[in-house]
Amino acid sequence: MQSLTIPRPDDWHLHLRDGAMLKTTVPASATVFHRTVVMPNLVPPVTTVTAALEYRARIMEEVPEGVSFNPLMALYLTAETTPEQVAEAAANDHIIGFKLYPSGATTNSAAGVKSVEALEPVLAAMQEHGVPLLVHGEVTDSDIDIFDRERVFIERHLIPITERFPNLKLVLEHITTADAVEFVKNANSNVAATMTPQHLLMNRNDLLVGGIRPHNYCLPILKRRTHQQALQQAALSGSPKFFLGTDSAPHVQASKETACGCAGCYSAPAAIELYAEFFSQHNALDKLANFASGYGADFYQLPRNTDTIELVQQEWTVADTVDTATGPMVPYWAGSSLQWKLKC
Ligand SMILES: NC(=O)N[C@@H](CC(=O)O)C(=O)O
Ligand SMILES: [Zn+2]
Ligand SMILES: [Zn+2]
Repeated sequence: MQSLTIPRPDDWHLHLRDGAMLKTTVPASATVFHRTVVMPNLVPPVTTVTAALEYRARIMEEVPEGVSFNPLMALYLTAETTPEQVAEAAANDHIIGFKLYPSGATTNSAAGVKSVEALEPVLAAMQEHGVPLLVHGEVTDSDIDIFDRERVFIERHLIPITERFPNLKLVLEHITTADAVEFVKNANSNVAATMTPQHLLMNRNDLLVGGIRPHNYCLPILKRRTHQQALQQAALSGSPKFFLGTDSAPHVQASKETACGCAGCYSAPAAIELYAEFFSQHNALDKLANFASGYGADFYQLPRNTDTIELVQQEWTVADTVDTATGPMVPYWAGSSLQWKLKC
């Protein structure tokens, strides 16, 4: 049996939610990944260091015994965020950075930012203290086509931010377009991007052809195949600017399979195997280790993990549903097969 050993991976973009859902989401990620960036889009959003540390404590209660898991908390940037809060975040090892959600762009983003320009003093403080800015990069103007929203956000906001704050560490999260790849490649080494399994493995045909597939619906929305190919080439290039961030985003089945379904793919139950599937499809499994376990830590100036995980070449099928305290969930890739499996 073929096997592949890589350093333990980290997930640089993850939604765990809160309350009883943590009983499902925390073990699913903690048994695979050592560190994860925990996104703050709860209701109400996690805007302060105190709230983030309380949330982190609730997460730690659900970590299975003997498992070493280090959730790194992102704070939710709002119009009320102050430079003092940036300094406070910088001083706390459990806080990784601030997350910019344009108001209305995605799940639980209503409290997000309405004017990126008004953030100048906060961005200046982040640059000064070395606190990374994590970005959901989509404009929200109703007259901008959903497939263009990432490109317009880059042109309108990200290029000006990187020009104004060249030393600000910036992660463009869950990139979906050739425009995002170009932006990240052309920017200096303070700019990087996370990539999800769904945006590497799928394009909008997988969402819309032969029936609408709500479990492939996430934001930013899957784009046309040429954009998918640009993402694939970036991941396969071995550039340290592109690394793993699943954006695993659980929503119960009833909230996905409905007339107005929620955005988000719950990929955690097969996360590392999905990336292995992508790299193996392109005969590039040798690129998995740095993408999953190296470049993200390097970018955040954290040590690489020293323990390892083993994947074995063995076909298996992702479960149709996962039971949770609030109802069943349909994981991403449900009922479909994968060629590599994490050895437990
Ligand atoms: N990606 C998604 O489609 N959904 C995420 C939010 C986000 O990361 O934009 C969620 O929290 O459900
Ligand atoms: Zn997002
Ligand atoms: Zn997300």
